[in-house]
Amino acid sequence: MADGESVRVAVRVRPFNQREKDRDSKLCVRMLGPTTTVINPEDGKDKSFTFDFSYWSHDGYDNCAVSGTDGATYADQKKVFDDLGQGVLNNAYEGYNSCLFAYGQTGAGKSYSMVGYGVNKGIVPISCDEIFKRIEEQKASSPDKYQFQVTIQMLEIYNEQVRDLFSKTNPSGGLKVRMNPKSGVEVVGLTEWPVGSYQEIDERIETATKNRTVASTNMNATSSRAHTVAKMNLVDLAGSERAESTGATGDRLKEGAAINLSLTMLGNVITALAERSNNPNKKVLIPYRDSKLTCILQDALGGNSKTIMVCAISPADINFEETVGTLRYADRAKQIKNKPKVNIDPTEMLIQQLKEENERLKQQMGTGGGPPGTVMTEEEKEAMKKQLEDEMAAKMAENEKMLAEMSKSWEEKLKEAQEKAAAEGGSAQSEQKRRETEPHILNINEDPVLSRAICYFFPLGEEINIGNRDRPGEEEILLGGVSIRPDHCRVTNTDGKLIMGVREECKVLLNGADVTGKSDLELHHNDRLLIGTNYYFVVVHPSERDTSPPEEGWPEVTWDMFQREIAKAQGLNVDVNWAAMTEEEKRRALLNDELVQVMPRVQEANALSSELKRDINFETKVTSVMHKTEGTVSVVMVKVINEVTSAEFIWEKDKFINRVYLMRELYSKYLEGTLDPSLFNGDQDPFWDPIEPMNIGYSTIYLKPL
Ligand SMILES: Nc1ncnc2c1ncn2[C@@H]1O[C@H](COP(=O)(O)OP(=O)(O)OP(=O)(O)O)[C@@H](O)[C@H]1O
Repeated sequence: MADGESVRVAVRVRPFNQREKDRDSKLCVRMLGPTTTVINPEDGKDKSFTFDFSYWSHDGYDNCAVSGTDGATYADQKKVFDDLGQGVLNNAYEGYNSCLFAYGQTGAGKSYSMVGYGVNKGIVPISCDEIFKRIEEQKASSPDKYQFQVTIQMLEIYNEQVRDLFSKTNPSGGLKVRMNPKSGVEVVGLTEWPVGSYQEIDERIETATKNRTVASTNMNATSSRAHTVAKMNLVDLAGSERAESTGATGDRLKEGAAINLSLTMLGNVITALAERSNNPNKKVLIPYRDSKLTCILQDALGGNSKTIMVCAISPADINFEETVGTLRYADRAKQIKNKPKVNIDPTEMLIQQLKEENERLKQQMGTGGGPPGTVMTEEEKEAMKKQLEDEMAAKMAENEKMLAEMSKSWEEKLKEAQEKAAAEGGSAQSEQKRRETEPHILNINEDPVLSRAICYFFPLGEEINIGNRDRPGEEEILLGGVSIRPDHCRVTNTDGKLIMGVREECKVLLNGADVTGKSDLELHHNDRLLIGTNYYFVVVHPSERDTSPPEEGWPEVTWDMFQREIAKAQGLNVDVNWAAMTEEEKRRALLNDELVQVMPRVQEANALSSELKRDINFETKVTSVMHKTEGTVSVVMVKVINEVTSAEFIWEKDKFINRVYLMRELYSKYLEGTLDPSLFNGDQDPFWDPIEPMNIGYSTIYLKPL
């Protein structure tokens, strides 16, 4: 196609989540056919966008502020797979590069569409399943005609570092990305894992998730800021809103923050590509090279690929701004034109060459063998024919041998990979068995996909010590990062009773309460532990769980529950009945929500400051500011105090959160021993404030509506 093929774009709206229900949220999205309409909750004005598909997956929620769905029915996983996944698979089968990626605000439903939850499998697992089904069908109908090689690679881009999710030993600088003129973009040294069944893919993804979790906890990073790329080019992007909220701070240091660079750059690439498609005669430079993500996705966007983008949106008015942002992004993406072409596999190319050669030889034989115009006797002709036949047979034999070798090496590779996986699987299985009977703790992560992947056991009769990985002693459990000290705390399993002791000055919260320096603390099933500032665990005590469940059953421990509990222990009122609240009470509850979000980060920033010996102290502060339309409103700010000079600054919440990411980066450099002291100078320093110190009490700060 001369002018290319458009990126296909689908938008999917999910049901209200609990938080939105608690907030008595109103529906602000409507869909009719392929059109998605959003309604501004402030003025009731609507805006419509038309895509290839608009999926109504909100279902029959009856508290709608707007008239709703115009008869649309819930679009389930099967519908989405049939429309999108099937197409991606078909394209791949026909030899096209294909890419499917998910975009949207955190919690909008990207993972639900891509991976799915429980029985509601998403596009990735269904596609994997389908690949092997098709292979079996092809093999059954023509056993010798095709050979199938399925390999899986998984990588994550975090902080502009490309990590191999199948390798435990990643180079500290990350993997290199380069352009291979023959095969396109290539990540050098990325593990390619041969797989022979869908179940093997599933196991690989599980291992990768575990590696991701370990790494993200090491880095004290919020891993949902990372981008996961699977080789079938199924891309799960980090939550989109964070890029914007960091961008909105006006903080000069944001340029240095590589964390969301990839997502910002993806936006730039999409904008540039849309511009190029709309102005074919204009020379528009596409800044692929500005980030690792855009480098890797070069083919998918504007290149040799058939690409589909799924944009996940929330239905709730409280997310209106983010939803409009996502729809605008999607609208730009649909203007991108790609130039897909069929790839020829090297083996196929060889077969093709062989066939052509045979054809040529046959023709020569048909014409008597010799070059046109040669006069030959019958005998000479016979001899020539025989010679050609021999040559052809030898060539065929040689090529067949080559093909057999190729296939053998593949079979061997597959077998090797399966053996390796079986060994790993064995230990995973025995861990799974131990989990059923032995007391243990499981990690809880902000990204639910990464929760409960790490498990530490407390075997009967043993004392297990927990300490710092960077200064290890005799401890059995080593954790990294700030504020974990050597011999931080220990847990003893005496006759099935878990008793915990915490050293002086070592921070541990048990069910929200500070237990620093305390001993003889009994741990029970479903207890929540925060060790240091970043390690969140839930206690699993199988015999207690099974013998004495509370009447209403064990509540599920989630990240959100953890945060609220900690906030509550610090005196915040977080249990609210939204529907019964006055406007003023709602404002206060929203403020509390912000405090819940900021407080743990303030503690972390203080720990980072102390580890890096910065003499800077952080405090949360609720302050009144002037709002453009709403008069004086209360907002959460962070007070920054230089303990040496006593100078004080006030940072807006977003600026502070962005700075914490930078502090973490600095701290990991410090741990690696690569910290350059000049990073503590001026605008390279995340602890620094460009404004002259001033007394607290800004008179006017203009903010977006609460
Ligand atoms: N189409 C849907 N139908 C039903 N439930 C959904 C749908 N989409 C999302 N959900 C639910 O909404 C919640 C958030 O979805 P999900 O985890 O997929 O968000 P996400 O965009 O991947 O978030 P993150 O950026 O944190 O990874 C989940 O509990 C999920 O089950």
